[in-house]
Amino acid sequence: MIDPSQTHQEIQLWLQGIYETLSISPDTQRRLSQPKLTIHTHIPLRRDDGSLQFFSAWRVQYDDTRGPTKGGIRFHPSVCSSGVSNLSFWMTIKCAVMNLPFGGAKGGICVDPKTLSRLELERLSRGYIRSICDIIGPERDIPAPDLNTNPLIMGWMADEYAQIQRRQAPAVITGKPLGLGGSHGRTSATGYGALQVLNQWCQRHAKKPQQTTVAVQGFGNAGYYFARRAHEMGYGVVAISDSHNAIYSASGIDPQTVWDQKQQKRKLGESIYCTTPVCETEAVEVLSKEQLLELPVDIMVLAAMENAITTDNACRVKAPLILEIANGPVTTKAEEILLEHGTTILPDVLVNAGGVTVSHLEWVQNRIGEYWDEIAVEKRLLQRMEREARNCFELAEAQKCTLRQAAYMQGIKRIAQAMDQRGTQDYFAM
Ligand SMILES: NC(=O)C1=CN([C@@H]2O[C@H](COP(=O)(O)OP(=O)(O)OC[C@H]3O[C@@H](n4cnc5c(N)ncnc54)[C@H](O)[C@@H]3O)[C@@H](O)[C@H]2O)C=CC1
Ligand SMILES: O=C(O)CCC(=O)C(=O)O
Repeated sequence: MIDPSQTHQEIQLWLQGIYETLSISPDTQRRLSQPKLTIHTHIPLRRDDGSLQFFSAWRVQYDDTRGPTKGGIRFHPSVCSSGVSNLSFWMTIKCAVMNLPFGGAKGGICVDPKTLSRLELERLSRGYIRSICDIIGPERDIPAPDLNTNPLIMGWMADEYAQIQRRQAPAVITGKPLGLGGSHGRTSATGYGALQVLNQWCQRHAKKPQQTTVAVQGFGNAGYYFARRAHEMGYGVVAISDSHNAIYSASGIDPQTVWDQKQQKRKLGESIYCTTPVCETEAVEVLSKEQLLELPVDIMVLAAMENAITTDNACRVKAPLILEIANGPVTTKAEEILLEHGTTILPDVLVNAGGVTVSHLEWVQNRIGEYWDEIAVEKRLLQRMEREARNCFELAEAQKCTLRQAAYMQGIKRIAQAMDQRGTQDYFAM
């Protein structure tokens, strides 16, 4: 569940400093203090055994000043109204930090997808689209994958929308399978984008990948692609965790081997590592997922969920650099403790923006009806990540502020400008 310290009020209070520095008008502050549209629905699902069950679900459109709202859909038992609302606010900031022509949204269903059969999962995914179809669309609100959702689910959702509308509308959802108008490079985009930000930071601080040790919390879509390429580039990935366990090896771990074993439904840390070691020189140690966060590594990568680091464990975090791939993995209060200890945090709204950046490229390709190869997509992704990361780093140096403050300044300045340019009408969500 959402840590009580990560409430909406807490985030709004933190924002006051940014608003003061940028002289943001009271009107704009008020517009940014609550979502424009929240839908809470209960989706009926006929289970395979014939019983009927209802699942709570949300779609929150936070702000659409800069364009149609954009943001993923997550399936998780912790999904709740305030959590989805926070996530939709962060999407608004993230799209502006990256200068994408989108506002921010987020959605989710309160469900543990592992308890559903494949057909039940498909029926629930289609039911979700039936509940929100009136408020989404290629020029209105464009969902995408997030925690526990993937191209297969996006394909079902896009198909359901097309059936309801009785026309093809691939640009309504991004992160689709390639055969249904998906883009090359979307699945790996979040991990590769995050690595691009880390590479930029290392270059500016004269740090070589080979001189670093890295722990990765969360080994799903984002964590895997990050870890695999980081390992290929010479970063020393020494620890990986998932929702069950963590594994650690001082001499390094090959993320691809761990991934291959996970695909065979083996949990991290199961005895398989004794017979098929993921590193050759030393046995892999099994730790708890909590212990991973306290390892004395150079870089702690948070790629699981929000609230990984709270006031409960912040003072035990030893890594001097945190890379936030998850959304909101460090609470506002925990950040204060980390900053006192001199920790540098590369913030989520910049670091994990690779996903929505390639989602934007998918939306563009769908709209122009022309498709680019993997090299072209990755080039555009890395260029945008590099440009906006450099802007944030330079702003942080000029303002002598944290990288999170710099990223928010970059995003909020663009949103505020667009709000001013719209005029003083009491406009509302379309
Ligand atoms: N997939 C995407 O394109 C984007 C994802 N993100 C964020 O990145 C994070 C991860 O997303 P995905 O990789 O797509 O999800 P995923 O569902 O593919 O993977 C999540 C991983 O986290 C692990 N996990 C869950 N709780 C954990 C815990 N307490 N300790 C360690 N591991 C834990 C799971 O076992 C799984 O390996 C989420 O916060 C998501 O919002 C952000 C931007 C884009
Ligand atoms: O790809 C997208 O549109 C949104 C991805 C997302 O939900 C996120 O960045 O948190």
